[in-house]
Amino acid sequence: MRAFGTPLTATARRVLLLGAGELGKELVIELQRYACEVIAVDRYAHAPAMQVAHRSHVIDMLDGAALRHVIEAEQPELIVPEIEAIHTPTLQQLEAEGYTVIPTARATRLTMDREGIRRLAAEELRLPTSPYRFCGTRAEFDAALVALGYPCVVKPVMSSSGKGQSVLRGAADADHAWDYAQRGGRAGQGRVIVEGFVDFDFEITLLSVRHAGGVLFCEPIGHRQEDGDYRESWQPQGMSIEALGAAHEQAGAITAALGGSGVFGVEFFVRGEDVIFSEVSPRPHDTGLVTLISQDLSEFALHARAILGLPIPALRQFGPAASCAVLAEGDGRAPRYLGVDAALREPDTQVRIFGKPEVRGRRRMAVTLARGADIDSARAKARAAAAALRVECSAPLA
Ligand SMILES: Nc1ncnc2c1ncn2[C@@H]1O[C@H](COP(=O)(O)OP(=O)(O)OP(=O)(O)O)[C@@H](O)[C@H]1O
Ligand SMILES: NCC(=O)N[C@@H]1O[C@H](COP(=O)([O-])[O-])[C@@H](O)[C@H]1O
Ligand SMILES: [Mg+2]
Repeated sequence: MRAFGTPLTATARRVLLLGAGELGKELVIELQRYACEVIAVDRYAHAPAMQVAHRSHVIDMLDGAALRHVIEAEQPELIVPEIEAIHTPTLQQLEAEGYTVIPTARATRLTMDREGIRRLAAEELRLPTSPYRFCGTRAEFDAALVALGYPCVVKPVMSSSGKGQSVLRGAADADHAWDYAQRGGRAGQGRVIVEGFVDFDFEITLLSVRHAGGVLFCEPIGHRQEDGDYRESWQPQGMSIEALGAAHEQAGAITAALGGSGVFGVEFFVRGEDVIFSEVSPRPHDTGLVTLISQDLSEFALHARAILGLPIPALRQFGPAASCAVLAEGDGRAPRYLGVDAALREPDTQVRIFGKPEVRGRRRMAVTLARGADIDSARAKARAAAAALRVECSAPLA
C-alpha cells in the first residue's frame, strides 16, 4: 500500500477529477480527509468541486489534445472521471502509457455511449433489458418506432440527467422527440437509442463497490425521476429476496465486466419478480446522494477508499432515509439561497448547497437529506426541507 503524503509536496497522492459538479465536490471532500492533493477539471470556472480542490483547470474535456495536456502537466496518480462527456479514446491511450483511470479507461468509454454499455449488457452478458434499437438517421428512427411500438423512450446516445430524453405515446410525438434528442445530445452526432417503455413497479440504483477486498452492495436505493432526471431518492427500497438476489447477480456481472476499483451505480427497473437492467455509472450516482445521511460511509467515502486501495470492512446503513433535489429555473448568476434555516428545523435533516455560479434553464443547485421512522416520513421531511428553500439569482447572466 502506497503511503499517504502531504499535499503540494513531492510526497502527495495526487488525484485529478474530470468533471467538477456536486458529486465531485463530495468526493473531493472525502479525498481531502486523507490529505490527497486534488485537481478539479471542468468546462466552466468555479464549478462545485473546484471550490474545494487544491487547483482547477477549465478545458473542453471532449478535446483530446486539451485533455492530454492537462493530465501530462499534472501527472496525477489517479484520473477520476466525474461525468460521461470526456474524450475517452485519449483516456485509453493515457492508460496504455501507464496512467490509472478509475475504474478503467474502457469502462469510461463503454458507459459514455449508451450503445457501448447496452450492447455489452444485453448482447454479451445477456442481462434482461428493455427492447431497443440504435438509430443514426430519421428513417432508422421511424423504422424503430414501428418495430418497438408505443409507448417508447428516445434518448441521445451521449447524454445524462435526462437531457434530450422523451417518452413517445404515439406517432404524433415523433417529430418533437427526434428534434429534442438531436438538440439534447452532447457529442453523439445525432445517434439515438429507442427503448420499449418498461412499465415498472419501482426502479432502483444498486450501489456496487469494487475494492481491494472484493465486491460490496449497498442497500437498494429507490428513486423517482421526472423528465429523465432524479427528483427524490430513498434507502432502503423494500424488495423481495429473490429480486434483490437477481439485482446483485446482474450488478456483479456488469461491474466485473467493466473491472477496476470504485463505486458503480447500477440502475434497474423492477416489475413483479423481473429485474431489468437499465444502465450503469462507473462512479457515484446522483440518486446515491441519499447515502450522505443514510450510511456511515457515503458513496463518496466508499469511492475514495476503493480507489485509494483502502479496506472497507463493513457497510453501516442507518435506516430509512431520503433525499430531494432542489432545482432552480430561469437565467441568472450568483444565486442566493433563502430559507436554509427553515429547511433545517426538523431533527435528522441536512442540506447541501452546491455553489454553482449560474442557472440557465433548469439546474439542480442543492439537495436536502433526511432520516425518518419509515421511508414515507423520511421522504416527506426531505421534500418539506426542499420546499422551504428558495433559489434567487442576484444578477442577470453576463
Ligand atoms: N425504457 C424505459 N422505460 C421506462 N422508463 C424509462 C426507460 N428508460 C428510462 N426511463 C426513465 O427515465 C429515467 C432516466 O433514464 P436514464 O437513466 O437512461 O437517463 P440518463 O440521462 O442516463 O440519466 P442519469 O444520467 O441521471 O442516470 C430512468 O431512471 C427511468 O425513470
Ligand atoms: N446524472 C448525472 C449527474 O447528476 N451528474 C452530476 O451533475 C453535474 C453536472 O451538473 P450541471 O449539469 O448542473 O452542470 C456533474 O458534474 C455531476 O456531479
Ligand atoms: Mg440513469
